[in-house]
Amino acid sequence: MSATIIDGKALADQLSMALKKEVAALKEKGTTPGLVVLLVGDNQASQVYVRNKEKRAQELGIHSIVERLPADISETELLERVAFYNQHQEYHGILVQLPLPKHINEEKIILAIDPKKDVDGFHPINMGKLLIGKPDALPCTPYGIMKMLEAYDVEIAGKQAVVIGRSNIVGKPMAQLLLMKDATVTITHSKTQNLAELAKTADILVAAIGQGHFVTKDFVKPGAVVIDVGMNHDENGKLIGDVKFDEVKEIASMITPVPRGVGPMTITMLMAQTVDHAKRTLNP
Ligand SMILES: Nc1nc2c(c(=O)[nH]1)N[C@@H](CN(C=O)c1ccc(C(=O)N[C@@H](CCC(=O)O)C(=O)O)cc1)CN2
Repeated sequence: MSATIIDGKALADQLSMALKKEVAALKEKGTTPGLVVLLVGDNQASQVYVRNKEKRAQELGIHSIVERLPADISETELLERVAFYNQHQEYHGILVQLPLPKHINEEKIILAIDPKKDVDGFHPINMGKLLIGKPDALPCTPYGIMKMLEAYDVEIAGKQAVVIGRSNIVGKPMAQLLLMKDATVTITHSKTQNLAELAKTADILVAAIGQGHFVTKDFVKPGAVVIDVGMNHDENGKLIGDVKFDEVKEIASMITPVPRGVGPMTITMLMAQTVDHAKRTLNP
């Protein structure tokens, strides 16, 4: 039997409706949630993602601006822009779109963001809070995935979860969030031996390795829930996930598509965290 498709787009739209009401209520109290996105250079994919963030913020009534900066901006100049927005009362959230050009140290930039305005959850203070089980702002992709699992009543406690990928923005926080819900979690990566065999033990399999169609049916236990974080392009330029959707959907119990799976939830969680940060200025 074919898997249930986890419709990230529909869930993101549903959560956004509730957020829109929260934004309206905050405005009545005199606070408009504000988000600034710093976009450096002309990475094509980043342009699309940032436009989508801008559009979604506008739909919800969030005051959002995108500051587009040249690819050759110096690290010092970018740090100055971050410092400027750290002080700016109008913006409750600051996001620096990644990846940054090679000459800029991403860690240094993330460290410069006021952790209270870090709507991406990437600041080491927020990462540390997550690691000790006292989360504050969360990385938006893993946060969105947890919301999807919750909305589709996926049991997590006591289940085997395998995360493929160990990035700071997806793999590691994903593993920690699953662990906090009492899953038994294995993180795997490009150097893992017998990866397919390990993946096949998973009740919940999260693919975030950044290689198109890497996960075939040989990686999947029948009945597993499969979450695809991948955003790759095939030889014809078509957007594809890390999972070979057509064959895996025949054995999984649930699966996220690409597009309209994890991506839209990432953006909605960003909006949710911007609204949360704005609320805190009312009740610090
Ligand atoms: N500062 C950040 N940078 C990056 C993040 C992040 O969370 N914070 N994540 C990714 C990119 N990303 C968000 O910025 C992102 C990627 C994809 C989508 C999305 O909605 N994808 C659509 C398809 C879009 C398309 O047609 O290309 C989908 O899956 O339906 C949203 C956000 C790296 N950088």
